Amino acid sequence: MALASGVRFAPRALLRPWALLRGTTLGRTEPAAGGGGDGARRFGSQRVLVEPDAASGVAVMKLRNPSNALSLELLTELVISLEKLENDKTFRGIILTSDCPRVFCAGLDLTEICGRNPAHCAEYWKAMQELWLRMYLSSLVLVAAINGACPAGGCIIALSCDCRVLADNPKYRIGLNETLLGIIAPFWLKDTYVNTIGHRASEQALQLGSLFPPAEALQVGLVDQVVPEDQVQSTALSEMARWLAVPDHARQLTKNMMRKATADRLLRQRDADTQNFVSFVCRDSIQKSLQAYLEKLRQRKG
Ligand SMILES: CCCCCCCCCC/C=C/CC(=O)SCCNC(=O)CCNC(=O)[C@H](O)C(C)(C)COP(=O)(O)OP(=O)(O)OC[C@H]1O[C@@H](n2cnc3c(N)ncnc32)[C@H](O)[C@@H]1OP(=O)(O)O
Repeated sequence: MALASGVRFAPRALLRPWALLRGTTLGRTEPAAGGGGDGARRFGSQRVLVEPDAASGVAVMKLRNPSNALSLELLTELVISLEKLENDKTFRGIILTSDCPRVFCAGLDLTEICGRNPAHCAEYWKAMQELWLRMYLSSLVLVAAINGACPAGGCIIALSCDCRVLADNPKYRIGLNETLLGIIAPFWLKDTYVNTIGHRASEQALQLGSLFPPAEALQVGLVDQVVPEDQVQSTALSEMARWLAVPDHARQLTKNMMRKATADRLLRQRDADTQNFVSFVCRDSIQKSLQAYLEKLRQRKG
C-alpha cells in the first residue's frame, strides 16, 4: 500500500488492513438503494459506506461508527476507502458525511489512548497522521457535508477537506476544543487551523478551546456555507460541481502548492510528533483526566 509519507510509516493495522476488516463488506459491491444503473454500485466496510456515482465522478462517503469517534479501525477503513477512490480514475471528488444522527465526528476515540500501552498509542497516532496527510494532500476534491457536532479531531477531518457545508443547528458546533480537555493541539492541527481562519482567529480560538455554532463558524471562515439541515447534501453537491468545473491538473497543482509546506512540516517531524503525543497522553495525570472525561461522557448519555 502506497503511503502518503513514503517509507517510514508502517503501523500494524495498515500493513494488514484486511485483517481488521474480516467479516465486513469492504471490497464487496452491492447495488445502491434506488440505484442499479451504471455507477450505482456501492461498497464499504463496517464503519465507512461509499456510494459511488461513476456518471458524475463523485462518491459519497458516510461514516458510521458510534459517534464517529476515530477508532483505529475507522481510521484504517477511511484510508483504504480513500485510496480505493484515488486509484480509480473514474472519480474526481468525494463528499464526506455522517450516517450517525447528530454527530459528524466526535474526534479522537479516547478509548484508544486511555488505559493503553505506549505502543498502541503510537500506532494509533501514526494512523491519525496518515489519514490527515492523505486527506490534506488528496488529489480529489473533498467536500465535508457536516450534518452534526464536529469537535476536535472531527474538525480536523473537516478542515482537511477543500470545502465545508454545515447544517444550521445550534447543537452542531465545530472547532478545536483541546485546551478545554487539558490537552494541546499538535502543531499540524494548529497549522491547518491557521491556514483556514488566519493567525489571530486561531490564536484566540485555540487558547479558548472555542466550539463555534454555525453562524459564528461561517463568520470566522471555518465553514464555507451554513444551510438548513435538509439542504446539506444538495449544497455539498452544488459546491462539488463548482470545484469540478476547474480543470483537474490546474486545481491539483494549486492545491499542492498551497498545502505542501504544511504537510512537509509533519513529514519531517513525524517520529518526534508521535513521541510527543505518546509521552504526553501516557502521563498519569493525563490518563486520569481522560478517564474522568470518558466517565462524564458516558454518564451524560444516561
Ligand atoms: C507538548 C506536547 C504536545 C503533545 C501533543 C498532545 C496531543 C493531544 C491530542 C490532541 C488531539 C486531540 C483531538 C481530539 O479529537 S480529542 C477528543 C475530543 N472529542 C470530544 O471531546 C467529543 C466528546 N463527545 C461529545 O462531546 C459528544 O459525544 C458528542 C460528539 C457532542 C455527541 O453527543 P451525543 O449526545 O450524541 O453522544 P454521546 O455523548 O451520547 O456519546 C455516545 C457514545 O460515544 C462515546 N463517545 C463520544 N465521544 C467519544 C470520543 N471522542 N471518544 C470515545 N468515546 C466517545 C460516549 O462515551 C458514548 O459511549 P457509550 O455509548 O459507551 O456510553
